[in-house]
Amino acid sequence: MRQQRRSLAMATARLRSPSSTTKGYCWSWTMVARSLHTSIEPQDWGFFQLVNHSVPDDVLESMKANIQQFFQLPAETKKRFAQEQGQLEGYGQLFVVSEDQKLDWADMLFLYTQPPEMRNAKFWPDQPATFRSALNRYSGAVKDLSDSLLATMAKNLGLKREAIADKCIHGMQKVRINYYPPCAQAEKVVGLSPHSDANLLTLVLQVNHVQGLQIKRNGSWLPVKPVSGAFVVNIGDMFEVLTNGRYRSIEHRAVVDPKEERLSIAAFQFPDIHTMIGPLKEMTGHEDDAYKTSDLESFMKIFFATKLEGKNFLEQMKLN
Ligand SMILES: O=C(O)CCC(=O)C(=O)O
Ligand SMILES: [Fe+2]
Repeated sequence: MRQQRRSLAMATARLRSPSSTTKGYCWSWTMVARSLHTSIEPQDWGFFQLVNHSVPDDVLESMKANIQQFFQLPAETKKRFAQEQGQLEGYGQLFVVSEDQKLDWADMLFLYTQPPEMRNAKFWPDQPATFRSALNRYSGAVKDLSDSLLATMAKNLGLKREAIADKCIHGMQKVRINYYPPCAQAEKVVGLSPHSDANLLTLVLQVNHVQGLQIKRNGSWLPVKPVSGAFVVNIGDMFEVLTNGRYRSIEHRAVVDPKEERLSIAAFQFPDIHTMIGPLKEMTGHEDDAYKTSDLESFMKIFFATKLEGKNFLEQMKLN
C-alpha cells in the first residue's frame, strides 16, 4: 500500500508538470488512479501505462504463451484461420485498402471477442490446444478492467452512468494480435503505420521485451518502453468525439526490430452496437459540436476504408 501511494504521488507530481497542466486533462488521470487504487505512469494525456490492475498474472502469461506458439506454427496451419476476401477477421494483414499500397511489416490475427455471440469460431485457432480458453479468459478480464476505467473516466467528467458506462455493459471488444518479424533493414519498413484507434479505449499488452510502440508527442515520436505485465491504455477516436475533444485520441505507430520478433495484443473496446457516436450533450453544454454524429457501424465503415495515416480519419469526422 505504501509503495502504491508512493508511485501514485510520483505520478501526480509528473502530471502537474507545466506542459500537462496547460492541456487541462491532468487531474482526470490522477483521479482514475486513485479510484482504482492503482498506479499509473502517465506519459501523455492520450495514453498511460497501467501497472497494477485486475487482470491476473496467470491469465496474461497463458495468453502470451499461446500467441507465441500460434505464430510459430507452419504457414499452412495458420492459413486455416485466414481472412476471407474483403473481411478483416482472421489471420492475415491489416488495412489493405488498395493494391499498390506498401504493406506494413506485420502479420496479425484479428478476432471479435465480446459479446461472446459475436465470436466466429472458424477464425479462432484450435492450435495450440489451449488458445481458445486462454483468449476467452483474457478477453473477459480485460473487458472488466476497461469497464471500470471507462466508468471512472466518465465519472471524472461529471457524466452519469447512462452516458458512457451503461452503453459499455454489452459493449463490443475486438482483439488484434500483432506479430512483427525482425527486418534486417528495419529503418526501411514500418510495423504498423501511424494511426489513432477508432474505438473508445484500447488496452495494449506488449508481449515480449522488444520495444516497438511509439507515440506522437509535440510532433516527435517517443518510444514506449515495455513494462512487464502493464497495459498501455490508449484513448481512441470515439472517446474524443463523445467528449467533444476534451480527451484527445493518441497517434501511435509500431516500428520493427532488426534482430528480434515483437508481439503485442491490442484489445479494442467499443460501446454496444446501437450507440450513436457524436458529442454528448452533457459535454457540449452551450458549445458547438466539434464532430459529426453517426451510428457506430457507419463510423467504423469510414475508418476501415481510410488509409492509416495519422489521425486523418478523425479529420473527416470534424465539423468546420
Ligand atoms: O504493436 C503495438 O504495440 C501497437 C498495436 C496497435 O496500435 C494496434 O494494434 O492498433
Ligand atoms: Fe493502435
